[in-house]
Amino acid sequence: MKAEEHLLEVKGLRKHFSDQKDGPILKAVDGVNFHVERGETLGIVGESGSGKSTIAKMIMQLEKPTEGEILFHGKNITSLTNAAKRKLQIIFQDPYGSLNPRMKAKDIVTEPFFIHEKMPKRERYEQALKLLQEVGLDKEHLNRYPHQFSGGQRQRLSIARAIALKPDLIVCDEAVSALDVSLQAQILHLLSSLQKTYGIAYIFIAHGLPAVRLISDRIAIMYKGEIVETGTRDEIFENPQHDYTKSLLAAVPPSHPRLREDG
Ligand SMILES: Nc1ncnc2c1ncn2[C@@H]1O[C@H](COP(=O)(O)OP(=O)(O)OP(=O)(O)O)[C@@H](O)[C@H]1O
Repeated sequence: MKAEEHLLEVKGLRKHFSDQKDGPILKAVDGVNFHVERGETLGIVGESGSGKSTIAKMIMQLEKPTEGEILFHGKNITSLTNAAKRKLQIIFQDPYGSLNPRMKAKDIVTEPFFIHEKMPKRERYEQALKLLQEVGLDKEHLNRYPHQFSGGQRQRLSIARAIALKPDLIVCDEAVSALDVSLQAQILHLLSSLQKTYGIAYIFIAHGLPAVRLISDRIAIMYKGEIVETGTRDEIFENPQHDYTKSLLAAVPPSHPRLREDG
């Protein structure tokens, strides 16, 4: 990576939807710029409908931008090779929607290897066990199907799958929002420890500030399709500039515990 190059750079990104031809245009994302550096976490916070998931979908090429560009390692994402694409992964709020219900955990976590490379059966088993152990699961989970896991375990399973190919960036789209607060903290700890081990960067999307505060180095605040404010975690929490950021902060309990004291 060149010194001046960001891991991910989003420039002038817009997504406008229109249900009918010549009908009203919904500006879901309307001129968004941000960047993510290697190994850091950028939180993106905003109310429901502010455009967060649409940004995630455009980064993963599930939606085509109306305008603007997204660079990963300095290259437009539309021109990435399969090998480069494997370095960009996503985790969703509801792992039920993203994990194949008919596949066992061992096959779910090693499937990414089969898409990209061949692997002998024995090695596949060992890789599956290693991946499950990395996310706090174990041998007894290898042969279980997604519905046989608890909500927190299922999210661990989707994290194991996301880290299988050692990505540089994982987009976490409301990844802990469906979990209760103590489970959220456990998953955030897991994500932080994987970040320390592998230098993974995260875009951590959430509708409220508490979870984002625990994990983010920098935070972007979204309102109606635009980023209204970006700053380090301390800048956002201690010196918010925008009225919408202030209203989000007013909803955060004052003594929320911090996961990381170093950032
Ligand atoms: N495929 C689509 N067609 C039309 N409108 C869409 C489409 N996808 C999203 N939208 C609209 O774009 C806006 C932004 O949606 P988006 O899902 O990005 O918001 P969000 O901030 O992620 O919300 P949430 O926190 O509820 O997931 C919403 O008004 C939504 O209804």
